[in-house]
Parts: sequence; C-alpha cells; structure tokens
Amino acid sequence: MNEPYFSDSQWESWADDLAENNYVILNDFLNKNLLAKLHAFLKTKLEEEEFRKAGIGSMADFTVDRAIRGDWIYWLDKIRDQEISEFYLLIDELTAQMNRLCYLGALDCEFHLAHYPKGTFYKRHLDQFKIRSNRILSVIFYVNTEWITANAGQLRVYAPNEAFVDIDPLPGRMVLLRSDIVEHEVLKTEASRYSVTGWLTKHPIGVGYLG
Ligand SMILES: O=C(O)CCC(=O)C(=O)O
Ligand SMILES: [Fe+2]
Repeated sequence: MNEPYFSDSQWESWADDLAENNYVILNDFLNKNLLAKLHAFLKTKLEEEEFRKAGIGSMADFTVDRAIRGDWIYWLDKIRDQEISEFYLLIDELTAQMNRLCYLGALDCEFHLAHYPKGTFYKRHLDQFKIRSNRILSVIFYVNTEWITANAGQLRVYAPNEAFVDIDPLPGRMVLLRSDIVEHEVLKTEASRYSVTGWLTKHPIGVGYLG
C-alpha cells in the first residue's frame, strides 16, 4: 500500500466544500515533484506533436469549433503513460475518497493534457454531453510552472444565480466541480496555459456510453 497523499480529515473538509458549493478549489494539491513531472511530460508530448485539436460533443456528436474552444489535447492512458504513474495513484486516492465521502459511485476516469495557446478560450459549457451523461465529477489540474494574473485565462465558475468566481490557473492548483450542473468557461489566455483535465465517470470508459 502506498502512503496516502492527504489525511482523511483533509479529504472530509474538501468534500464538505464540494457538497456545499458544487465546486472546490484545492491549492498546492500537486506537490512540486509531481507538478514538475506532469509539466515535463506535457512538454515532451507537445514537442512530439502528439496534441490534437479539441472538439465538442462525443461520438456522432463530435465537432471542432474554434469559436467555442481553442485548446489542443492529448488523451492519457494509464497503462501506456507509465512516466506519470504517480499521477494515477493520486487519482485513485481522489476516487476512493470521493466515493467514500460523497457517495459518488465513480467506477472509472478519463484524463487528457490540455494546451491553450495564447489567444484561446473555452466558452461557457457543462461537461456532460447531450448523449453521454457518464461524467460525474470534473477534475482540473494546472501544470504551468509559473503563472501571473496578467496572463488572464481564468476558469470562470458560475453559480445558479449567475454570480461567478474567476479562478487563476495557478501551478499545482486543482479544481473539482460537479459535471452535471456547474457551468464554467475558460477566459481568453494571454500566455500558453497547460493543464490536466479529466472526469470521474459512472461507467467504465468504453462501456455504457448512453448511461
Ligand atoms: O482548464 C480549465 O480550467 C477548464 C477546462 C474545461 O472546462 C474542459 O476541458 O471541459
Ligand atoms: Fe469544462
């Protein structure tokens, strides 16, 4: 057994915040070592030109529309991407704790690296697709090694009354939000913005798409 990254009481306090607001911000969630590892891995994949233009929707619904989102992504694979196996240990801990504390019933996850080049954004949206409501919890890690507010590129999270909070994509920060109800957008970034984004899902990936 690996040592847990965080204590049960720490997880309980985050789960309380999530239950109350439907989103939670966790600063310095990635330690320096893991942040550096993810950043380096992302840079390698960028250099190898492994990123693809991100689209919207899934399967038959899938389209690429730069007026909606301008990021480039690289889908991760837990088995293939052994260089970042430590990241998946952290995701296992997150999933177990969320299932324990929030009765999430998550059975699987899917993650991609994301690069928003200068001048790109992702318009307001919900993470659940129309024909595939498999995603329960959205999980976003910011993996730039430095970030200044003048870079913009904030994650804007909307409350049901249209109030919103703007969240800087600070190194090591993680944001959790409920995929089914929390609308959000990425404001136009003035610098290359790197992240790892994913979802805890109800069904194993590749099965039960219509769940
Ligand atoms: O990078 C972010 O802050 C959010 C990304 C996002 O909303 C998405 O990929 O669905
Ligand atoms: Fe999103």
